[in-house]
Amino acid sequence: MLELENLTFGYGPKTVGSGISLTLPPGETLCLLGPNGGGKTTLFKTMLGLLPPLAGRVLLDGTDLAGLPRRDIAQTIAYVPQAHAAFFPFRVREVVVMGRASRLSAFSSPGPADHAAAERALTMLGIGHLSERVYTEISGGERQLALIARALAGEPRLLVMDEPTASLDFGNQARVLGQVRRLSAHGIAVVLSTHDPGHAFLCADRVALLHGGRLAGLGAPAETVTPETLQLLYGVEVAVVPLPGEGRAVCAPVLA
Ligand SMILES: Nc1ncnc2c1ncn2[C@@H]1O[C@H](COP(=O)(O)OP(=O)(O)OP(=O)(O)O)[C@@H](O)[C@H]1O
Repeated sequence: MLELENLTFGYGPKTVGSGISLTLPPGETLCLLGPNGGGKTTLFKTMLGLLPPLAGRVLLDGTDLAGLPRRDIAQTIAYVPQAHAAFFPFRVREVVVMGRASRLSAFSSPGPADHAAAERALTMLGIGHLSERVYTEISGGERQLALIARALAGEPRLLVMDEPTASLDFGNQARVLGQVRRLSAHGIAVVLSTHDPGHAFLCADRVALLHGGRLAGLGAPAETVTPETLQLLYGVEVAVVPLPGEGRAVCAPVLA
């Protein structure tokens, strides 16, 4: 459904990455790994049509994103930002219904169908009990789940998530990754970035490695996340320890 075709991305004259080609089918979870400043967020902005490609194309269902109305893109692709800050004391239910914005006509208010979609998203994320809580008064982990629910309320076919587990405790990381896993059962494709390569084993079908602005690897986690590739990406020695079961492993840095 999403195709990056020999993509060069960056800001105006500044190239951040180039030569990126990949195809994301429906229901697949792709995990993007790369060092700080490696270009993950910039690539996401380009995939969302918020930054124009410097060269190459982003295709959504075979159509160049550049030629698609913003509203069509927003109905198909939802973005889940990091849940760092919360400024406005909306109820969680109200935050989630905001995910319907791309499906409302100008000046109209959310109707029963929009509230029902928000309700479904809250239930899917297992946070129905937070519905009436004030968004600024829930934890970071709960906020992250609420932001995923907001994205899902818009009934997208692709979710782009920028470090959805950043600043979450261990339990909430597992809950968020578990939810990501379940989305593919609903046919929703996910692209997410993380700074923990072990997360790729937990939730991803494929991993893309971004190094020096290039794709340094693309494939199944067990083949792509290795001590060699992690050394290349992060410049430190990393042990990748297989766990019993199918293709699972944990990653831990080896301290000198
Ligand atoms: N608005 C901007 N204008 C110009 N350069 C930018 C802008 N935002 C980021 N950059 C630069 O683009 C490069 C890639 O940044 P980006 O935020 O995409 O990396 P990242 O992989 O998401 O990093 P992190 O893991 O630290 O969040 C960096 O060199 C950064 O300084």
